[in-house]
Amino acid sequence: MRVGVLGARGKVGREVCTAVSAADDLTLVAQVDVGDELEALVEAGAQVVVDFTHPDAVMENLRFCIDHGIHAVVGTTGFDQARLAQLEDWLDGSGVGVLVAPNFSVGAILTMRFAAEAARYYESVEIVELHHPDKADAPSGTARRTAELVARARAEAGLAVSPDATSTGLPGARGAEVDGVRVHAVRLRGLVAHQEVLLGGVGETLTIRHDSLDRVSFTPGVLLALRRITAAPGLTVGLEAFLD
Ligand SMILES: NC(=O)C1=CN([C@@H]2O[C@H](COP(=O)(O)OP(=O)(O)OC[C@H]3O[C@@H](n4cnc5c(N)ncnc54)[C@H](OP(=O)(O)O)[C@@H]3O)[C@@H](O)[C@H]2O)C=CC1
Ligand SMILES: O=C(O)C1=N[C@H](C(=O)O)C[C@H](O)C1
Repeated sequence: MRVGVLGARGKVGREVCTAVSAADDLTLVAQVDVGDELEALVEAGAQVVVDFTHPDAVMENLRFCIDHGIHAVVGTTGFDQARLAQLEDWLDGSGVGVLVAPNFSVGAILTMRFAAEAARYYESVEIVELHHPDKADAPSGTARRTAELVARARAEAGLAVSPDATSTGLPGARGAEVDGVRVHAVRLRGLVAHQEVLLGGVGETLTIRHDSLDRVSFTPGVLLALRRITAAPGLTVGLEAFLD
């Protein structure tokens, strides 16, 4: 399969290029970054594109790919319901497959699954995500998705919002709210990508923590998605859809 990488000179894009080049069944045919033309993907005959660029750039990139019949595996964050609906509209009847995955590491996917499983048993839950300071978006795509999954599990279990008696405080001190779940974002030099889901009940707490210590943690998931996406037309959200 002929693969193009968008954001090829970026931190994750570089690792993806290395991993695709090393795979016997994949051929890296285009490496596109800022200043390069998207047409290079078509000229190189790319069948699938991997996008690790920027939340401000990803929608235009995907519009181009869909218009040119190129499947896409998307790691770039910044997706909300409106963006996903727009993608579904563009994809309708195109036969093209697009995967949008907030996180490609197996540990992060398991963290989300475990958090959703645990959510129904605890009165309180908050999420802390910790990343390198060069990150554009806050909270992280992974934290947003985790909060959505936790909120859905709590609603299905009939739980109310987590208790919080705060009546005075500085703006931001209690984090952002995603579907009623508090999410806190830390930016610190030295970090890569980390997340804690804190759950609390009477007399006990449970902490589910995941650490990506190196960006190679994302590449096996990207390769898996590349091998599956051509058989999955339309929009898929979350790599878990492709995991056994
Ligand atoms: N889903 C997942 O598992 C993961 C997702 N991410 C997400 O992926 C994205 C990229 O992360 P990261 O690699 O750390 O970021 P980087 O800034 O290191 O890399 C992004 C690269 O894309 C380039 N770029 C920006 N706009 C365009 C464009 N329009 N066309 C082509 N290239 C472009 C940037 O160029 P320049 O620097 O000149 O702007 C840069 O080289 C982020 O949204 C991040 O949150 C990150 C890790 C894992
Ligand atoms: O920007 C990053 O680095 C990461 N972004 C993704 C996110 O926003 O969830 C995935 C991972 O956390 C690394």
